[in-house]
Amino acid sequence: MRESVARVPFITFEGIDGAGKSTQIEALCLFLQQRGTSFERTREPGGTPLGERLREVVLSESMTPETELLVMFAARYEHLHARILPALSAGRWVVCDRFADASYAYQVGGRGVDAGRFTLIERWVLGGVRPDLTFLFDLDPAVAARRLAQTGARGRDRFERLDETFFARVRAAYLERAGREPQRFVVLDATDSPEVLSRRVIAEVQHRWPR
Ligand SMILES: Nc1ncnc2c1ncn2[C@@H]1O[C@H](COP(=O)(O)OP(=O)(O)OP(=O)(O)O)[C@@H](O)[C@H]1O
Ligand SMILES: Cc1cn([C@H]2C[C@H](O)[C@@H](COP(=O)(O)O)O2)c(=O)[nH]c1=O
Repeated sequence: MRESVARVPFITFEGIDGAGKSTQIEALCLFLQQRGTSFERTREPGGTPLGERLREVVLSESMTPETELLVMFAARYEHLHARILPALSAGRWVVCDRFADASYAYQVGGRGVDAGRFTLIERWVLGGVRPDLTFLFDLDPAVAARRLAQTGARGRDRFERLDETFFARVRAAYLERAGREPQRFVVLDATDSPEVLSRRVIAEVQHRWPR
């Protein structure tokens, strides 16, 4: 689907809650802004008016794991067609906090939804679209929980209330998926300092898309 569009990158950030994605997205966006690269920063679930409404629902209402997967992909279809692909076609980079890898990690890995169902809906919704680069911030769930507790964020939504065994499964599913696509994923040790991590993120982006 993207063969005909300008080849500007679609970059995603993944990891368990509290792994440090937002901190590093902020650093990358500041870097892109300073060097005058046109980009859009967005997130999932969300990124469009409808997607943000679906986000509110999926982060607060109880539902079956399968419903959760479908809501994530409904928001994603809208996001992809109303925002991500138009931005890339117009030559704007897209920097996105979570994408389909999160559905694999949380709904398949964490909740136990059948992987075959995930693959079916992923094929249908994404077609051939994949991020060009995905940073995975790998962190022990116990460390992530301590970080979130310190910020007072624990208990904020129904995912963040889940226990460390859930996040251990999510982490394992992320690592498994990263292992299958080593060209796309850059796995980072999220216990490194924010400064070390942002240097690695920016160096990787500069290396792949030199000016
Ligand atoms: N490399 C780091 N080392 C130590 N603490 C960090 C690091 N990166 C971020 N933090 C702190 O950890 C907390 C969570 O960081 P951040 O919000 O960036 O994570 P996140 O992955 O976006 O979380 P969420 O998925 O819940 O939105 C914040 O208090 C942040 O200041
Ligand atoms: C895209 C996506 C997200 N989730 C979960 C992961 C997080 O707990 C929340 C989003 O909150 P964040 O603080 O903005 O990261 O939603 C999911 O379970 N499945 C998905 O596909």
